[in-house]
Amino acid sequence: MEQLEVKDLTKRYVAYGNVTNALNSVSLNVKEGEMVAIMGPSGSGKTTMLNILGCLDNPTLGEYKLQGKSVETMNAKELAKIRNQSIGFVFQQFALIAEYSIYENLELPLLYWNLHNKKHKYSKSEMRSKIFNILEALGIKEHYTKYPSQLSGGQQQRVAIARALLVEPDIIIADEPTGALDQKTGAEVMKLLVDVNKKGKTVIIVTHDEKIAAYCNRRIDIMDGKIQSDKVLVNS
Ligand SMILES: Nc1ncnc2c1ncn2[C@@H]1O[C@H](COP(=O)(O)OP(=O)(O)OP(=O)(O)O)[C@@H](O)[C@H]1O
Repeated sequence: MEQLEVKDLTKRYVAYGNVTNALNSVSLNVKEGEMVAIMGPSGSGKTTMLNILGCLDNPTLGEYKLQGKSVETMNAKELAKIRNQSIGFVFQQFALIAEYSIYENLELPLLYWNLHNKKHKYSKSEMRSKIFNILEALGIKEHYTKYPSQLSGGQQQRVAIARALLVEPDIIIADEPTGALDQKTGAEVMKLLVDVNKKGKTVIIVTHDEKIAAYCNRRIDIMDGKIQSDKVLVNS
């Protein structure tokens, strides 16, 4: 099934009299369970694309359908629900809240879930077991009382991945997830994302790094806001 459908998407920025077409009539579909790398030089439109795919921004023109539903027709409440429940975000700089412990950082998406979900609300004890299960799975359980600054970059990114996975979203969107990490730690983080993908989640990653793209099974190259190539990758 097509999970994401993008048709003739254009994003135009107007700043100080300059017009930039960050995306220029881009079309692409992503199926459930794909692992896609979006590559391209600086300024080519990768982040703009991720922001639209993640429903963090709107296109100027064109259509974006998520799980069969046009994003344009969704109201603010529906969009907030999608960002909380259908999509997990992972960023280059981890985006953890410095004043919150690891446990509190992980509690947040579940608290948001409770705000947005009428059918099922997590109790404190359900939250606790979900948080500890995921911390254990990602090998960072012993750090739950610490603050982000007390962890290494790789550990912080694991927490960020745990946070993205907690509400079991269908899609993980990652913007340069290994950009702030050394090569070895970056490879460990990528292996985690491959595992997540093997469990059936769609993973979309923006990266500059060929080695990171090689973990994916599809590679889309963007240049000047247009898709230059879209290839299936055969990997082990
Ligand atoms: N808010 C904005 N206002 C004006 N122009 C913008 C804005 N955001 C992005 N742009 C422009 O749109 C183009 C695409 O930017 P985008 O951030 O999507 O590129 P990118 O491929 O992610 O780059 P990088 O790899 O450096 O992060 C660039 O020319 C950029 O200057």
